[in-house]
Amino acid sequence: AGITSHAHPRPHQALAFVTHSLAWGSFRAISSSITLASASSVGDLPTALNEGGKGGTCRSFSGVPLHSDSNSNNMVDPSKGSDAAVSSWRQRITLLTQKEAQAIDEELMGTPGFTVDQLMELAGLSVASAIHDFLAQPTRSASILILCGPGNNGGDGLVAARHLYHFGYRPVVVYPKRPARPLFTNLVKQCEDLGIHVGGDMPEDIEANFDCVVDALFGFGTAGPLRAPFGEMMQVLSKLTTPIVSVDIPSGWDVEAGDLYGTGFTPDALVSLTAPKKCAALFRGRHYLGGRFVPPGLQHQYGLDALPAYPGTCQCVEIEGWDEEGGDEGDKDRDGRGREDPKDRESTSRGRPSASPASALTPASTPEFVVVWITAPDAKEASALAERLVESDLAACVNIVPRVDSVYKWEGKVERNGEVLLMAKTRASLVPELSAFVTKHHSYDVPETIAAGIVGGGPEYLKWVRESTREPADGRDTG
Ligand SMILES: NC(=O)C1=CN([C@@H]2O[C@H](COP(=O)(O)OP(=O)(O)OC[C@H]3O[C@@H](n4cnc5c(N)ncnc54)[C@H](OP(=O)(O)O)[C@@H]3O)[C@@H](O)[C@H]2O)[C@@H](O)CC1
Ligand SMILES: [K+]
Repeated sequence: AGITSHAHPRPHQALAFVTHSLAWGSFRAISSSITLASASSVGDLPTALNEGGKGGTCRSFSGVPLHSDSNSNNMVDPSKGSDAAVSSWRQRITLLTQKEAQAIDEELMGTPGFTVDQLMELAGLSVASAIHDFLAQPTRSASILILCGPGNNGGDGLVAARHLYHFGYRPVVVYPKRPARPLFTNLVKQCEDLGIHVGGDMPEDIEANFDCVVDALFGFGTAGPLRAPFGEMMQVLSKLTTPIVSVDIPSGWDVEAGDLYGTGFTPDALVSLTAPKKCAALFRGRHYLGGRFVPPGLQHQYGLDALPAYPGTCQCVEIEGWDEEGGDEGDKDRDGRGREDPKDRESTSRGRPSASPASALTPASTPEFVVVWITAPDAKEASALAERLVESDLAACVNIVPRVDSVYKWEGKVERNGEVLLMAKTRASLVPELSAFVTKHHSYDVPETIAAGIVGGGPEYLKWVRESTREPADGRDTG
């Protein structure tokens, strides 16, 4: 490659080749919440990372409410996708009481004539899709422990186990109390035919052996504190650090009042089916909506018109911003019924790391900003490059670390060089231009430029980064 004036061309050359895939790949990996409006901008993702967004799997979406009177087929108008909707979801969405959730279930099986098998199949598929999105695992080889309860919530778990197997994951099911009805015995048989282990006891050392736990123990049919053996299972769950996804209701919680019996259980993600129940107001974490089977008439009848629309062929949709605090109105339903005292909410919501205070962090649901690392041979060149980047509005700010030691292998030998590190804060959309600019002005023929996505930061600071940088030359902007 005819690299001049520098001792170690190879590592930089190799890095430069992967710069694009690293940069764009990491955006998808860190952020599964690309809005539909910006989806076209990730069209050049490596296939393995991008495939999750295509073909009916779930994508996070901060989208538009679905109005049942729009004779909509639930398809989204991308031009209407707006982040403005995000913070007000909790405010706008009607949260169902236990009675309402049960009534909708009955109505679905009444006039539209759905069978429970049909609904459960779609519910379980939604759950599996949401778990795939939640895990954001490009390899999809994660082990998933699925805990199934004695009712239909447990049935959703069994269906999800089957779909997760077909998605390429490794599910294991724990199903301590199995109803003798054919619906459930068939679901178990379908799992076992695929080689999915369906046992009765909690496995040992869950944290070491599983990447994710699915809580499909109890849904909207729960009443009172959980009886054995489920109370004990919840104690185990409450202490796990493994990410937990709850189906429809965090098990052990009261459908309306939340963690009424003090289980201390706080799942990391919740997949509400049909519509969130009242207890969802007390949940903080990633919140998905699934169960794409409610006809517009029923939706309207139960005041569910403000639910987000399912994008494209997705079986679930993420209701973004659910874990944001400061929703003064957020825990009310639209009719103002059954409001909680915010103090109660404070004591019940246990705040996992995902629940960042909005005042300190702006969760970057799309990777609008990045830090680009650039190495330079000496302080003089680093300083000149930093100034050029800022002058040309390709970076808002560049920090210069005066000395880093770079260790690499060159012609079979381990080498070590002192270098200067630049850390440029900029828009993700400017990475290709910044990279080309650095290459043009750098003394290495193939300098290192590696971008890492920023997942949060002070709102004012990030605003300043946006204002201090320019639009990309071709007008494309992932922000
Ligand atoms: N339209 C939709 O949205 C759809 C929803 N679907 C799904 O169905 C779920 C609701 O299902 P569900 O009605 O079967 O209730 P669920 O909570 O799973 O279990 C009830 C079981 O638990 C038991 N039990 C109760 N309390 C207990 C306690 N304290 N301690 C111990 N056990 C207790 C109770 O026993 P029982 O008290 O009656 O003896 C009964 O056996 C819903 O959340 C969603 O996931 C989809 O499948 C289809 C479409
Ligand atoms: K559950």
